[in-house]
Amino acid sequence: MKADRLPHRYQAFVPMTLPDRTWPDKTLTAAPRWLSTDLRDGNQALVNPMTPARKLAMFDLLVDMGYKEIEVGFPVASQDDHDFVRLLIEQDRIPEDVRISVLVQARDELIRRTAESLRGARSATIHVYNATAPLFRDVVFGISRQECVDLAVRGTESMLRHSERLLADCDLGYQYSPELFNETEPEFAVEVCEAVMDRWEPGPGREIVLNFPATVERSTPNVFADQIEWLDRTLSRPAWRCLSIHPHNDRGTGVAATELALLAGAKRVEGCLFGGGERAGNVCLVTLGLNMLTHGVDPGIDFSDIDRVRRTVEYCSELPVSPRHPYGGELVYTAFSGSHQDAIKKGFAALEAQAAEAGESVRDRDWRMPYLPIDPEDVGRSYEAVVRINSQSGKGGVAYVMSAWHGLDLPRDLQIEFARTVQAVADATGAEITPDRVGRLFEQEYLSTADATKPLAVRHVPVLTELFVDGAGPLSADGAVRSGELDSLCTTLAPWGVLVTGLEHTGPAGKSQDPGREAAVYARCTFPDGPAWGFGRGPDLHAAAFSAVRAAAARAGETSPEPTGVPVAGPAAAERG
Ligand SMILES: CC(=O)SCCNC(=O)CCNC(=O)[C@H](O)C(C)(C)COP(=O)(O)OP(=O)(O)OC[C@H]1O[C@@H](n2cnc3c(N)ncnc32)[C@H](O)[C@@H]1OP(=O)(O)O
Ligand SMILES: CC(C)C(=O)C(=O)O
Ligand SMILES: [Mg+2]
Repeated sequence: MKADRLPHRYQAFVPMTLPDRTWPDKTLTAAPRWLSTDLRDGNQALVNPMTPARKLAMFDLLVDMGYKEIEVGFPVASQDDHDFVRLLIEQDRIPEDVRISVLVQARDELIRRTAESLRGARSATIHVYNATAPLFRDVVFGISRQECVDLAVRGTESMLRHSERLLADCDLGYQYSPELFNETEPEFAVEVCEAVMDRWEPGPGREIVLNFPATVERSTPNVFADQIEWLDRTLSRPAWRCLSIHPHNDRGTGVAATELALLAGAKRVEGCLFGGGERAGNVCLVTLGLNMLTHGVDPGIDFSDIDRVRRTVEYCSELPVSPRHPYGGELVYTAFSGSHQDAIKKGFAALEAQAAEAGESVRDRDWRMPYLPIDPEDVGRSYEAVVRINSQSGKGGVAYVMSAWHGLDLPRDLQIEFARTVQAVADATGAEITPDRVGRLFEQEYLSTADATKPLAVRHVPVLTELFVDGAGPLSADGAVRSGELDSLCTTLAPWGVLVTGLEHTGPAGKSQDPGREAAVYARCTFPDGPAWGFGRGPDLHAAAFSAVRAAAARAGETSPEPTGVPVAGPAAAERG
């Protein structure tokens, strides 16, 4: 059926009216309480629920990252779920500052078995839920509003009764969720929650977590925020209840909905790493946390090894994380396209220059980088993959790869020229050109393969017009030519048959030469048929310069075993002379 004939099957979500909403003028200044439900909502949505080993890997990761509230399962769902809770308790694997929680339906027998599964726990939260939305009251449960309230209250009473008997020594918390809250009439959601609170009697030292799930995300994020602001204004006992949210991502706006709901008064967020969970997932805790960090707000969670987080999530869920997933995807710090690469390269250069001027390390400077909202090193990524080369790339990218991977800072004109070579290969292959291949292409094109000790045999005198010493070598440490060095180079090159004219140093300023490093030189020579670049390496500047001239001559088609009109020259000849 054509898409334009389908809309009549769907109804717009009817938003609540809240003209005096205040959340749009607020900003996020502090992290909420986080609860990871990877081991529950995440696990229940997997093709293959996690094995005990995978559960443990996930639990250890969450603890290491700093999550203090972890929903570890639905103990009555399966033997594995039950046994995992027992393992955590019996093997004393739960750090003292971490509170585990477990989910259960509002059914007496299930709540009894759930409480039993927690025996011996130092602290824990039992989380009871029942659906409150009209569709579920009508279709799934076949109950009236009052029966729905009664179900929640009975669940709370069961929880009190069984925990008093089975968990007397446990620092026990209680959490209640009106499932499908976002689709529930707001005043009815409040009615149910008030009835639950009347039974639990929250007060000093006796918090209740009221958790409001957008079980299936239905509305735009602003509507969810209005719902939360209204709830926070309306619910009683604000000092003893924690207003928690549990957003799903069915419309792809789970993160936005969560952020606006936090502005609107939510104090706690439930989600999964990399958005695991039912259907399109729970809200992604990685995105939320790092969104905060990039606004200068400490999420209180350690994301410094994002690849460990991703690998562990992939191992535990047996599902891949998208290479485009914010902050953790394989490709999110990589630019393939030319203008992005150019901007990033300039951004790094500016950052390094500012740091050098301030006498600071780059990592002490504010992060202001084109196209990269976060410093990859802050999440444990290196800069190497920031730029990758394919047919969309430009000279900035090629120059970046040559610098970052091969330690060679090409002069601008050479960047432009070499980028064309790389582009031609990329166009011909239609594939990525790896950094190794870029390096090999450069050497094939610009490095002389001739025996460096042999004299230079050319048809015409090479006129050396540009010399670039990689890393600002001895010709210049400050951007200005040191005449003594230039004179000495001319003296060396002249007997080799190289004419040096109008030479300008083009190396970067401000770098000092590494004395242990071999010299690397880019030379541009003019011949009767036109100019050519060459690249040379050598134990010292003179040898490298000579090698670069030789390479330029070869590229210009000037080398000849029988030179005409030019003295045979080279290191060997110089030594003889
Ligand atoms: C939005 C969410 O993520 S909610 C959490 C969902 N997670 C899971 O369901 C995973 C774990 N669940 C399970 O393993 C099973 O559902 C069990 C073990 C809890 C229950 O198993 P069973 O009783 O065999 O099956 P089932 O879940 O189909 O039971 C449904 C019955 O419980 C009722 N029910 C469902 N949810 C609730 C609830 N929250 N509170 C009270 N009763 C409920 C249904 O109305 C239905 O009643 P009926 O049989 O009288 O029609
Ligand atoms: C049980 C609740 C919190 C849930 O997972 C949901 O409604 O999505
Ligand atoms: Mg859920």
